[in-house]
Amino acid sequence: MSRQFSIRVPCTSSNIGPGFDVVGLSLSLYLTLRVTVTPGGAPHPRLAYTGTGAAEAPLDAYKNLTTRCALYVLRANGISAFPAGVEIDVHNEVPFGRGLGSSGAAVIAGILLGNELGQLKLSTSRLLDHALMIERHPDNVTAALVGGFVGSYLLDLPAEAAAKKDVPLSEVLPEYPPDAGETWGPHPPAPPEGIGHYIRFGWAKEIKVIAIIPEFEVSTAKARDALPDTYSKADLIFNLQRLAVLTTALARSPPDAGLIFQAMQDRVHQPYRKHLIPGLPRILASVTPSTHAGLLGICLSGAGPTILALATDDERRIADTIVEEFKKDGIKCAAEFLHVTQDGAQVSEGHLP
Ligand SMILES: Nc1ncnc2c1ncn2[C@@H]1O[C@H](COP(=O)(O)OP(=O)(O)OP(=O)(O)O)[C@@H](O)[C@H]1O
Ligand SMILES: N[C@@H](CCO)C(=O)O
Repeated sequence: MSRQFSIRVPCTSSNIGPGFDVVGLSLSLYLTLRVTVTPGGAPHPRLAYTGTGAAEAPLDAYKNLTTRCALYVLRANGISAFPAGVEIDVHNEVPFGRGLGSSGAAVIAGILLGNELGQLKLSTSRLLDHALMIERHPDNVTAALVGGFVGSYLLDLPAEAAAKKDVPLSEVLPEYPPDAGETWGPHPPAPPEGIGHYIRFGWAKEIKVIAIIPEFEVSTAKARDALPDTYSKADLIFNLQRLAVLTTALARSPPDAGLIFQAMQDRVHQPYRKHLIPGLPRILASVTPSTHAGLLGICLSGAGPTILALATDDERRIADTIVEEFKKDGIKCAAEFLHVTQDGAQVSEGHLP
């Protein structure tokens, strides 16, 4: 008899200004997988995509990020291959390469898929360990997995465990020629235990989220390569001071715009990414609580190019101003009015409508 289940993962915005690689926020755009497993069916998974990125996402299960992550979970837990008869219909709302955690959502969907296909019953902490072997900064994947406004860190592991965690990504997600079958070679390493740790912060119910999404992509890898290896003591202290205030300020009702706006300033990543996003400093300076009542703060979402604005009121006018600013550089944008999801990734029996 066939089994049907669904996996739904929210998109995420990370950093929120000063919290580079530390804080993430799950938001109301989703990656959804509807999965059917029919024993005795085709040997390789069938994938179909609808929605955003449908033309770009590989339909070969050995090339697609989500199914490759699922295969990693299976093989790291002693199961050599996908079960027969797997059919996956993906519907995606998360634009690729825009700073809204599309790769984090794809990774979490894959980790949950592997857990279900292998009936492994991994704990949340073990699911996160597997995700961190692939996406090696914790902010997006943790928020996508557990939901809400989340702070996370990576444990400083003992040398032997650290060596296991730091294996090249090509060993975690190797190329698997589908017809090679049992000649795939050794199974990839299982993650060490307890790589990632997190805490969920509060989120004031009045705070709404506006995402202004430019039509061009910025690869996260390229945006990370733009960052320096070392920072001055002054810049480090600047960000630490703000992040400490921000995590509590965003939970307080009513939100304090003056405090939040200043607490969302950053000197660690945004200044170094401005050449990748035309007009970034001008855009961040053009919308403030004094020019736009109702605004709380504005920042680059993840590695960009999306701009995230937090507001209590007047979201349409805030969005219009940012869209107009991008237009001065010839860039078209979409505006999304989102909310913070309290739930993270969900697995449910049956197919979601
Ligand atoms: N649903 C998906 N299915 C398959 N591959 C995906 C999916 N979503 C994202 N990807 C892969 O991830 C890439 C984008 O990842 P990247 O880390 O560059 O940006 P992002 O995750 O959207 O942004 P950020 O990390 O700044 O939040 C895509 O080009 C694609 O290769
Ligand atoms: N913290 C990450 C998020 C993007 O994945 C970055 O800004 O590079």
